[in-house]
Amino acid sequence: MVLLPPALNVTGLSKAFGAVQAVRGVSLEVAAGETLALIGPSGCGKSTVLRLVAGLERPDSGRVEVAGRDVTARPPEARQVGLVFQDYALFPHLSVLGNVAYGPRMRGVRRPDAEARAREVLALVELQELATRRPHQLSGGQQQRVALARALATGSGLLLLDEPLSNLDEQLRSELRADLRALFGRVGAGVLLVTHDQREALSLAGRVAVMRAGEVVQQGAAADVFARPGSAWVAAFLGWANILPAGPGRARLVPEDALLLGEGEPWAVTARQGTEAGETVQVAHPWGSLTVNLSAREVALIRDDTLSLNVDPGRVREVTDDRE
Ligand SMILES: Nc1ncnc2c1ncn2[C@@H]1O[C@H](COP(=O)(O)OP(=O)(O)OP(=O)(O)O)[C@@H](O)[C@H]1O
Repeated sequence: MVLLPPALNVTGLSKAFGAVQAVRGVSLEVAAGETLALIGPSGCGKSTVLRLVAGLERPDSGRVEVAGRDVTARPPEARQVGLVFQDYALFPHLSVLGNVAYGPRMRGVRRPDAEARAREVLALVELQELATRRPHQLSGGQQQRVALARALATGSGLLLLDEPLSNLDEQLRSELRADLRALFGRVGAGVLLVTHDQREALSLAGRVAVMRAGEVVQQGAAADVFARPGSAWVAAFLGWANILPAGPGRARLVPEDALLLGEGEPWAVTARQGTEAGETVQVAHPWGSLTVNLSAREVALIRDDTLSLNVDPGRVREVTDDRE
């Protein structure tokens, strides 16, 4: 078996802008054919990591390897990475084909070969029919796919995507999410993706890395990180509703499936709010105030402003409470 080097290997990457330590000691690996999503709150350093990998910023320390080659000191054009940023930046005066063939042309590929390559990747994103159009004659989603095709045409084994779906409306986003996942599978490149949208991370990426204030605080298989946050801060960032105090510096993470409704002691319901599916209620449990999402049918379990429930201790995890 031939072992391919990882599409990307980043070690100990740090970058400050004046007094702001934007990235500190970040290490990441993206295997060929794998998608890693960088997630974290606004300003935590996600885009800076991407820009450092692309060569658009110089790190203060650390190392960037693309396909096993140390490119830390190389300019962007010598790194063999395909970039897709938020604002696609298509050339308005070039056709779709011209936009996609541009990269190979700039690297000295002859026009007929560059255009043949462009047609190939346009087929991959299912835009071959629109090859002669100009960017302003395309929908947002189509422009987005042209930007992707342009990155793919570089033939690089690593794609960097910064909020690739951010300019699109919700329906288009969910359509394109499915398209993109299939596309990533077909091209076999490593993908490093920055997003603030957790659903996007979960649906597009096999692995996620969570950043906080310039550092990666947790990384692993996407489903694992969402199901088992390593700390109270990560759980809160991922939208966990029930993070209860468990003594100084500790917190209990109570997942929804640990709440066994309609059994055990009745606890006071202190607040109720209607939702599309039923109600969200607050229950005064000895551990703290529990947020419980009830379906319309489960709402009937509330009697005299109380709700009986047991918490399955086997599904509850205790973690460090590192929230501010
Ligand atoms: N060129 C720059 N000059 C000065 N400060 C910068 C520069 N680029 C980024 N920063 C700062 O570095 C920090 C990290 O920014 P970065 O854009 O990487 O965060 P982000 O996680 O991508 O945020 P968002 O989700 O809002 O895009 C922020 O405090 C930002 O203000």
